[in-house]
This record gives sequence, structure tokens and C-alpha cells, in this order.
Amino acid sequence: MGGRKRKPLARSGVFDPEDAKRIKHTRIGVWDMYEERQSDIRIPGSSRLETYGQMIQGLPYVWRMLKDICSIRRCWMLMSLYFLVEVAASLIPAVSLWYSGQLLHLVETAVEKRTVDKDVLLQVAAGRVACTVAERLLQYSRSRIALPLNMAIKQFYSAHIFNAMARLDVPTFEDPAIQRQLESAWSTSWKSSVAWETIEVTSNVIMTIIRVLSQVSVLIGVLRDQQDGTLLAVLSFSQSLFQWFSVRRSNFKSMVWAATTKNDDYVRMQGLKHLVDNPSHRKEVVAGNIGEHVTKLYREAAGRVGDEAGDFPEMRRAYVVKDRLTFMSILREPMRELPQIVFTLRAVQYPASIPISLASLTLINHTANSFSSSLFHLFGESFSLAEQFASVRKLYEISNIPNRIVDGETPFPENQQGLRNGISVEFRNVSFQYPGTEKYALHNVSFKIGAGQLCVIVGVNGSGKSTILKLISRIYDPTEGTILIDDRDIKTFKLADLRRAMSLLFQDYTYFPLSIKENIALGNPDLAMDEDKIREAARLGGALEFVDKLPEGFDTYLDRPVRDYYSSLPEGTTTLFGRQVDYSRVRGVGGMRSTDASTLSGGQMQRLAVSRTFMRSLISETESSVGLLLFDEPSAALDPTAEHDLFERLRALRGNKTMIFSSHRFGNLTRHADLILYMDDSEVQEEGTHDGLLKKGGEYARIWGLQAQAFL
Ligand SMILES: Nc1ncnc2c1ncn2[C@@H]1O[C@H](COP(=O)(O)OP(=O)(O)OP(=O)(O)O)[C@@H](O)[C@H]1O
Repeated sequence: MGGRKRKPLARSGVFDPEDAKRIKHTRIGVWDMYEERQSDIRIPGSSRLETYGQMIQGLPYVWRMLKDICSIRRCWMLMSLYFLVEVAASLIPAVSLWYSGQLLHLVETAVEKRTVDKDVLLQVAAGRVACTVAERLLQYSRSRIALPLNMAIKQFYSAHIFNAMARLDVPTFEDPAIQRQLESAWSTSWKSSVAWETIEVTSNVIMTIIRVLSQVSVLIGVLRDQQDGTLLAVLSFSQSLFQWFSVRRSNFKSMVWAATTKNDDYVRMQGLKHLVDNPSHRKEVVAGNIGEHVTKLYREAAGRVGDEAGDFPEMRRAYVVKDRLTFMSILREPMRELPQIVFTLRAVQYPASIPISLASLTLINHTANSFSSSLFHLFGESFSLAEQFASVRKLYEISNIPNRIVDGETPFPENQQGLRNGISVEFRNVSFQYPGTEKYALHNVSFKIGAGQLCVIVGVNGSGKSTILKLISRIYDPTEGTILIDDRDIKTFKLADLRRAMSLLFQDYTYFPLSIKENIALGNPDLAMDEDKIREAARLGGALEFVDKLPEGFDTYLDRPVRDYYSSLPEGTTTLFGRQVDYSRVRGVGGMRSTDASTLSGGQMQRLAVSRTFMRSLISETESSVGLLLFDEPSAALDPTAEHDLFERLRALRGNKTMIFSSHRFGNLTRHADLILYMDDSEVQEEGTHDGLLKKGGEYARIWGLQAQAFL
């Protein structure tokens, strides 16, 4: 069948494998497959209705897409050319059919008059040849136009999707439904372009209709006066309809399915395979001397599973092939022969008409074949068309996804100078649950940090320290209660202003897949081009020394996002294009990495993250537009000297700005703190200064005692 592979149409509702009425269960090897039964629960024609519904819903978006594409000058010209070529190409079969009709006419005259008009014969022959040449030329032009058009459209939409994704906040981005929506718009468009595919499919449908209509009208014209013409036409077309019907039935089975395996041995076998083929486990495998033991485990598991241990796609393919023999498919081939059989019987009846009927039969068969393939095409494409239209809708809808964190209207701060004296932060009865969880990460928390104060939040793992910092920066909003910034509800301020005025170093900081220079520079996009500032930030963060020692220095990519490709390199090749060849990806075409993130130590990575923070806020007190500095365990991976130096530099550069640390360690920092919040079980259990809390003799004092003792 022509056309593209069908993608499932997204439907509402839920898929419940336990629902035996709607779901069919099949065992395939070690797998349990659950398929949605289609025929018995569907109103006849409903899927078609759904398809048309989807198409109509998508139409305004497709129109917008066409307008967007045509607004790119180059695309407009290429598109017009593309459609011209397509229309010309779809008319060729009809023209060639017309020539065949002329040929038939010649034969007819020849039979009657026993002479052939040579000029007409030559003309017809030349016409037929011209048709095939034109077909080839048009095919070539189509591919030449399609490539640049596709690339231009893809480029345009990749920027559109990029922007749609870049603007989303954390709770929105983490929502599984949004993830799914993004993925369906993003993944397909990354590989090929939704917009381009839509143009292709739409034009395919239009062209198929033009092709069928033009061919049928030529055929009617040619066969109008032929004896048996109608009978042969009906037979040929009905067999192609039959074919279409039988294949359609077997091909379009349920697209809604899920599969799982409950075979523990099979699962263990896969785990063991990863254990031995993944380089990251090798150290442990060797040091633990477990090679022989895991081989034994693997053999035992494999023995129990037997030959059924195929992965799902492989087993399913085998299953689908087994299932293909249907009654319709057996009848399909004999049906093909039907016109010939009828024709032979007619020839026996009327021997005088043989040459004419023979020619008409060929003509009709030819058209019927092309008609039947067009029909297949049209059917497949009309489904694709609905899917494509739905994809275009999704493509545009992602730029309208509302963010969960609602923007405020008041500019912040009222005066830029005020920022230098810090920002005050107050929590009033704040409770918070992470989306989709029942447990409170913070429960009824209240405290006030004055402008310019240094606050340290301490407490055990999971007590809610990081969550406080995330709420202050409005990564999330509280479930209950209010947060005040400079005595006003945080929600009233413009988000962009608020985030510009704060700097947050996360505990689980990540590396952008960009160069070290950009990793630091993105701390402050306004200074991104200032190399001196970047070096200074790296120095303050304690990263300058080791970055300078890297072969590519600040231009080093920690994890190069684009791989180089190679194939069958001679064994002695260890470096290529100045980079190490990564033989861990030996299958097929391989990739190469440059300095990998894993070649830096945890402490070095943390120094880079701290450098980004310095870039953002602490390069110089006067230039900074930040009034609140939030640090979540900034020194967890640093050695004691580095930690000491870091805190010294932070304290020296912060001036009067408010600074909030979350930390496990009681020491350097807590002693200087204006306010210590001791957290336990999602609540602030104790608050005060170091001396005050020691005097109180509560949990803080007890843990301080424990840590101090360790050094005695
Ligand atoms: N993204 C999340 N989704 C769901 N629950 C979360 C998420 N992040 C944290 N939690 C939960 O919220 C609670 C508080 O976590 P939080 O990270 O604030 O603790 P913490 O005091 O900073 O811990 P640590 O000292 O280990 O960094 C924990 O129970 C944690 O499991």
C-alpha cells in the first residue's frame, strides 16, 4: 500500500488492560499484549466521523500554517513551483491514457480497413514516450524543490517549537499531560517537519483526486463506443475495490495496545545484560569479582525462559505475520484473474471482436490498477490527513499552553538602589505539596528574614529546606499561605522582574550542553559577551585554574551535543578531528565525545556552578541587579579549604544583600547567621541565632554538639 505509516489518533478516555469487554489479551512469548477491540464497540462509521471531526478542528490551524509558510518569501516561490509540478505530474497518467485510447482507435480502424495511418501511429508513439520523459523530469524537479522547501519550513518551525518550550515554568513543564502534548509536537517535528508532512499529504490527496478524475474521464471518453467496454470496466474496477476492501480490513487493526511482561527471569536477564554491557558498571563488576556469578545467573534464567525470550517488537512481528492469512486474502488473487476469464468466455462467444476487446482489456486493466492504487493511497492519506491536521493543531497549541505560575503586574523593585540593601522575605502559614503528591513538603511554615540578613536553613534530609528556596523564587507557588517580598504578596510582582532580582544556586544544579564559557555566561545574559567578566566569575567560583588547564579551556564542551560520525575505522585510530574516538558505541555508525562531564570531579563541577552564580550576582556589588541570593548546599562537594574560601568570598562580595543558605553543616555559616531556621518533618522547629539556639538547648544545640564532638 502506498502512503505513510499510520500513527495512532490521540483519543480521550483511559486504557484499562483489565477491562475484558473492551480489551483483548494475547500471550506472545513472555509478553502479555492487550489490544483494544474495535468492531463490537464502535458505532459503524464512527472512526471515520472522528477522522473528519479531527480534520475540521485542524483546518484553521492548517490555514494559519499556510499563511505562516507563505510569509517566508523563499517558501512562497518554492511552494507555487511545487504545486505546479505536482498538478502536471498528476495529469500525466490521463494524458498517457488518452494516447493509449488513440492506439486502441488505430487498432480498431486497422481491423476494419486493414490499413494503418502511419503519421498518427508515430504521433501516438512520440506522445507516449514524451509522457514517460515528462514524468521522470517532473519527478526530478519535485525532489529538487522539495528538499530546500522542507528544510526552510523545518527551520522555521524548529524556532517556533523552541520558543514554545523555552517559556514554560516548572510545574507546567513537569505535568505529564503537558509532557505528552509537547512530545507529540516536538518529537515528530524534530525528525521530520509536521508542517512539511502536512503539505505533502494534503497535496497527495488533492493530486490523487485529480489523477483519478482525469483518468476516469478520459477512460469514459475512450470506451464509450466499445463493445463490452462497460462490462470489462465494471469487472476490473470491482476487483480493485475488492482488493482495497480486503487489504484495508487486515491492515488496519487496533492501533491502541499495550504490552508488558511478568516473567521475572526475562526481566532479570535484561538487567544482567545491561550489567555486563554498560561501561559504567565495569568497575564494580571487576572489583566485586562477580563476572562468573552473573554468568551463572544469566544461564539459569535463560534456561528457565527457554526460546520465548524475544523482545517485544520481534515477537510481535512474528505474531502479526502468523495472523495474516484471511479468507479475503485467499480470494484476492483469483479475483484478479476474473476480467481475463470473462473476456475469454466472451471471445469464445463472439470470435470477431477479439482484437478490439483485447486492446480495451489492457487499457482498462491498466487504468484499474492505477485506480486501485490511487484508492489505497487516498484511503491511507485521508487518515494521514486527519493525523497531520491534528499534529498541526498541536504544533500551534503548544505556544498557547498557559503557565501554572501566574504572572503579576507590579514592577519590582520600586527603586533599583534599594536592591543593594537586600530584599525582605516573609512566610505566613505556608504549606506546600508537590504536584501529584499527598505528603506536605512544607507544613504551616512562618518566618521573617529582614532585608540584608544572612539566613541559614538547617535540618535533616527531606525536611523541606530546598522547597523553601523554590517557593521564594516562585519555581512553585504555595498550596496554602502567603509569601511576602518586601512586605507585599509575591504573586503581585512581575515574574521576570522578580527572577532578575534573585539568584538561586540549586543543590541538583545541572550543566547546559554548551561550552564552559557559555555555562558561566548564562548566569547573566547581559554580560555574556564580556570575556573578562567570565574569567573573573570563574576565579571567584574557584574554577579558573582547572578550566585553564583543559585542552580547549573555556571553549570545552562538557558534553558535546553533536556527535561526529564514523564507520569502520582502522583499529589504530584513537583520535579523530582532535577528539577521542568513543568505541563504546561500536554498533554501526559511532559517535565521539569531547571532554566528558565525567572527566571532571564533583567538586570541579560545583565550582563551575558557583561561578555561574558569581556571574549572575556577585561580580561587583555596584553592577549587580540582584538583591536576594539563594544557595542550596553550595559546598556539598567541596573540600574544606575550598568551602572556607568560597564562604569568605561570598560574604565579602554580598555587601548588604539578603542571603539564604540551605545546609546540612553547622559551622562557619551558622555562626555568622542573623537567623537560623531549624527544619524537621516539613516544619520550622526552632529559629533564632546560633548563640540563642545553643542557649535554648534544643535539637539545634544537640546536633551542633554532635558535629563539634566529631572534631575533638
Ligand atoms: N519534585 C518533587 N516532587 C515530589 N516530592 C518532592 C520533590 N522534591 C522534593 N520532594 C519531597 O519534598 C520533601 C522536602 O524536600 P526538600 O528537597 O525540600 O528537602 P531538603 O530538606 O532540601 O532535603 P535535602 O537535605 O536532602 O536536600 C521531601 O519529602 C521530598 O521527598
